[in-house]
Amino acid sequence: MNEKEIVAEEAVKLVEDGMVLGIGSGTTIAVFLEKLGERIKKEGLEVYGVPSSYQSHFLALKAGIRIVDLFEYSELDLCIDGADQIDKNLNCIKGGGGALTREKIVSQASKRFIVIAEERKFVDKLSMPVPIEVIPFAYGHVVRKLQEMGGICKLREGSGKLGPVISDNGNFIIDCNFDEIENPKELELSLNAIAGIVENGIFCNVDEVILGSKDGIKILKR
Ligand SMILES: O=C(CO)[C@H](O)[C@H](O)COP(=O)(O)O
Repeated sequence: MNEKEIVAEEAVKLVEDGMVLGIGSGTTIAVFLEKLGERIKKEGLEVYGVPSSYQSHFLALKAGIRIVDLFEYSELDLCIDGADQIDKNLNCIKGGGGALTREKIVSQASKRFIVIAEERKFVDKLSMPVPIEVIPFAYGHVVRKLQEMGGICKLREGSGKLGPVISDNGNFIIDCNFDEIENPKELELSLNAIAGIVENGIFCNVDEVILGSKDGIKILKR
């Protein structure tokens, strides 16, 4: 098994019959959903889920998860998601797949939030560019404010489409480099105070991280 499969398998064990899940996005979550689908089929489990992207929506349907929403379930039992970088205090940078806003919503709506990732993503200090979802109307204003904060901005483009990547919410994604982030919580809050920013990819609400390497898993708890 590779590292994504190792952590996905561990996370699948945490799912119980009747649970309502917050479902993250990304390639690690794709493996998780595939393995959860196998369990659902084999054990006849009833699992409900709120997906955080169209990617995970399709995969969850395929896995036999019943898709529900936050109108019906305002509180979810468990959220499982991947991450791009994780520090020793379990703060994360997420949003490599551009799904950060809905990911943060389902993570905050959940009683327990668990991140699964390859151990190579574990770092001393968060330092990669922070994905930031921005309302297109506010783009120029937001870039100026981010530059005033010392950030170096790059509008996310490409992935088979000309021009900017458009999020599942119809917005732009800016990847903003702040180098090493000394105080993730403070930066998370300051970014969200800028009008036009919908959400940013700093997550300080993780309860547990399951890290996978070729030597096995490590579980880190807050
Ligand atoms: O935040 C995310 C998507 O917005 C993903 O969880 C993150 O990018 C990790 O992805 P992967 O499991 O493919 O490495």
